[in-house]
Amino acid sequence: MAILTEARRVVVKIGSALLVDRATGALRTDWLEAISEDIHALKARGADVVLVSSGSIALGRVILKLRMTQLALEQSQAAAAVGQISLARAWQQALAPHGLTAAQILVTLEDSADRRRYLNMRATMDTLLGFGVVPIVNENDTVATDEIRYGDNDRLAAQVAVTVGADLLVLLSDVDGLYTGNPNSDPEARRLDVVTEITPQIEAMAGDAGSGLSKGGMKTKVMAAKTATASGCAMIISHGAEMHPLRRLTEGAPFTLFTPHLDPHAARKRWIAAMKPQGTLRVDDGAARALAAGKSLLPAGLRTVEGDFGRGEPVTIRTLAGQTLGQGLTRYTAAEARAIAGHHSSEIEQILGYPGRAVLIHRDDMAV
Ligand SMILES: Nc1ncnc2c1ncn2[C@@H]1O[C@H](COP(=O)(O)OP(=O)(O)O)[C@@H](O)[C@H]1O
Ligand SMILES: N[C@@H](CCC(=O)OP(=O)(O)O)C(=O)O
Repeated sequence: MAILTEARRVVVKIGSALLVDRATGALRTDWLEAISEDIHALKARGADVVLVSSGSIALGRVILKLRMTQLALEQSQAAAAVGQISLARAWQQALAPHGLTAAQILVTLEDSADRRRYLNMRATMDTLLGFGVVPIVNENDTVATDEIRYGDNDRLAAQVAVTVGADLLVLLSDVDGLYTGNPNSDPEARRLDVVTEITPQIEAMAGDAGSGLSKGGMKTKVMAAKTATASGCAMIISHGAEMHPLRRLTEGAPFTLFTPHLDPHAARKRWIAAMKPQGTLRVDDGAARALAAGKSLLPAGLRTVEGDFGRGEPVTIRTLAGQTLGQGLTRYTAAEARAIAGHHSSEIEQILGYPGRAVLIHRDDMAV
């Protein structure tokens, strides 16, 4: 499948039912080892890989010997805290023989809603991927209560894909795609190969989860597809239970593809350009030339700062003569920007009293 062999940055979401044996509650170590080989193959051809792994509650409840009935929220949170350690260790052990280092990232819904935290996560993810690390993301279930939680990792995975600018999100599930109805109850249901637009009819096809271990069902997968494709990320739903589920995708295994609307880069620029600016940065001619050449904005080119804004907020970039050059997300507050205006990046720590980022607005956070 071309899309998987060509994608530069891939997020793979792995549902609880794949990681944990339903009968015994044990971790499927052989499956983890097999998919780790697939991940190694993806990375070996130059792709960045981020995993969104469920399974902490399913593992934790077995360790705590909780009954297989519905858990109260506090019990799921406790189970997640216990299970997450095993989950992270299992990934670490499965990836290590391939020379791959795992990193654990636990996030809540609020982390993606808050622009500063979102930008921090983006920067950390970029750094990890630059080191060749495989970030393993899960919801921080122990602190996320009902109102502030995703509750399912499908939408979390889509948010992660948008945050890291992935061009492909693969949801590995216990079903090989989106069917016209729930295939467990509707014998007439047939799988769709491609979805180019998420219409109300498509949404109506998606039902709830079938297995006791899982959360979202097809509903949250279709919601995830909306988020991902609107940000330029293609999404695939495929069956993951067999060994080597990613390799199998390249060998003709069935799936449903949701096609993206834009490329991730263009989608991000459009998102930034659509925000309401909270201030204005006036820059010199040298900075204007650098921006036109696709470079980041450095404090050295900044002349004046108007307005009051926090880190991560959108600001307009103008020349001293008043010509608008673009808009971007600033990595410094208005007060900090005033203090470092005209100064070299190497002087930032001395001026502010703490180390900061070298750039004021990174080129990826700017629509010119
Ligand atoms: N239209 C549909 N097409 C496919 N599966 C569906 C559909 N509607 C509901 N489902 C159910 O969704 C399940 C997959 O979601 P879920 O159990 O949450 O998996 P995961 O643990 O991978 O997130 C399927 O096994 C099936 O029972
Ligand atoms: N954060 C939860 C994941 C919940 C979830 O989305 O499960 P699933 O539907 O199996 O992907 C956990 O680790 O158990």
